[in-house]
Amino acid sequence: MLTLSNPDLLKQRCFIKDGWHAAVDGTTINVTNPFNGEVIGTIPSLTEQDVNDAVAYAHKVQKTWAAKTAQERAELLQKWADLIDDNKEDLAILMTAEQGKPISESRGEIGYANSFIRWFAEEGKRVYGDTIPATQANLRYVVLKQPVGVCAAITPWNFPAAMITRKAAPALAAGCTIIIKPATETPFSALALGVLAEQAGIPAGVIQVVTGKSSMIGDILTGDARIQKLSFTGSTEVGRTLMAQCAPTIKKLSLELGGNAPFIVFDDADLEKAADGLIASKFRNAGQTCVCANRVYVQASIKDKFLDIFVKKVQALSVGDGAKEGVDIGPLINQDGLEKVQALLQDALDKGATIVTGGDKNDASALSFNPTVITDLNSDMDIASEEIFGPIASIFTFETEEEAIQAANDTIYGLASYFYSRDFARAWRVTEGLEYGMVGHNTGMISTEVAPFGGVKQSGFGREGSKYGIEEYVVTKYWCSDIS
Ligand SMILES: NC(=O)C1=CN([C@@H]2O[C@H](COP(=O)(O)OP(=O)(O)OC[C@H]3O[C@@H](n4cnc5c(N)ncnc54)[C@H](OP(=O)(O)O)[C@@H]3O)[C@@H](O)[C@H]2O)C=CC1
Ligand SMILES: O=C(O)CCCC(=O)O
Repeated sequence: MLTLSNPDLLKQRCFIKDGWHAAVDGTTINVTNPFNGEVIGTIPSLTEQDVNDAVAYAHKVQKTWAAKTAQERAELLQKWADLIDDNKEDLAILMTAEQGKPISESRGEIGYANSFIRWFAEEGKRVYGDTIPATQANLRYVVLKQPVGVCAAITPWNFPAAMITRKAAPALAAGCTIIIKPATETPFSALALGVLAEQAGIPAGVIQVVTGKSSMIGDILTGDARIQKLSFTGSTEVGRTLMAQCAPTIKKLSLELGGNAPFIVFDDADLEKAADGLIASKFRNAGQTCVCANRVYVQASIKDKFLDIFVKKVQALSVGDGAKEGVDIGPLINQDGLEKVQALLQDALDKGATIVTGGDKNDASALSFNPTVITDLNSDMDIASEEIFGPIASIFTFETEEEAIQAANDTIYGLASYFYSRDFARAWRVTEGLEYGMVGHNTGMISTEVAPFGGVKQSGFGREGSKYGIEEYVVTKYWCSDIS
């Protein structure tokens, strides 16, 4: 039973049109706690009519929202952020209940989510245009930046709040309206953010949250020509489908898709620091992040020493109910997630891998898996090419810098990458050689609202956060004026 200081935050209606609505046909979906399987509540399974109405509403109010000054929009966004701060503990409790992550991580995520709102509230005031020296005396060239229009966001379950605000805040700051479809596993965090947006005075229809059958909602959000932009975070497979669906209406797109992050430890690294960085990168959210270290490459000469340090730290991690203080690793999100982890491990074992620690389920719950370290790996194993999305650290070895870079780049993905080295010249060579959108050097934690988050290759395109993040929600208009 979920106990919140502010029970209004658990909304079992969608935030559409002028307020809170059930599906017109009354259909609902249960949302369960992945740790104990208990039903937390229900959400509407909206009909096509409901979703079409939401699109019409977002379209209707967009021009009025865009007509506000950036300062006015910023004040509303800052009020929203203040309310999120006021309700931080409840939002964290709600997140852990529906997602399973440790409560300390949920608290951290609420702070992280809010940092995007505060950042973009200010960044909206700096959407500068340009003047360009003309090529004729009678002409003037001006570049205007305008909101892209009505936007849609489809978000995953691994960061139920931050993936919403990372898209909604720049959209709203730029003068766009947005319709958000959160993951069906974790809709309550998104709906609670809607409650607080409404309380902050953000006008009806500027931000809407729809829930229900993803393919139907996706069809409408990608197919409707009134929607000018889609931002998606999730699997590469679904990203490909959505990109194709957006083609007929030529939408602006941001895709933040799967990753297969290499984590390289060179022989000149501070091994204690590298082991801490790997724990942080690998086991955050039970390994269910797109920037989690997926393949660890350790230089052969230091493998045993590094493993000694790292494995002790792994064995100290506690698995359990994320709602309990002190738990490091909560359950996996669902049965599919658990089976994927088990299948990847089994494939590696069948092909010769060795378990150093873990490798089995944990009794804490049906979806709990022990933090695991495996060695004796090769590139033929599925675990080398697929996103694990679970608490398994796969340790590969390498001899030379060139070999490490080549192995790290041998993937269709290109989101986050990490390496540890104290050699300055090597740091430049490796950073330039890694085919990734983000590189962490001597750190396993790279995410912040002030820096551009995003990938290359089949990890997608577009950047979130930072001054680049708002560019995704504006279009450039060139004005050529003859003043003669
Ligand atoms: N880049 C990242 O951060 C993430 C990567 N992943 C990767 O994907 C794997 C599978 O996870 P999964 O949850 O299935 O990820 P998905 O890509 O299926 O889900 C992400 C979001 O897309 C929605 N969605 C799914 N299918 C469609 C569709 N046809 N049209 C519109 N929206 C759709 C989902 O809705 P609904 O919840 O209703 O299905 C959810 O909101 C993970 O194991 C991991 O490897 C997963 C999540 C995040
Ligand atoms: O895993 C993801 O989908 C988002 C990455 C979280 C982060 O911002 O670090």
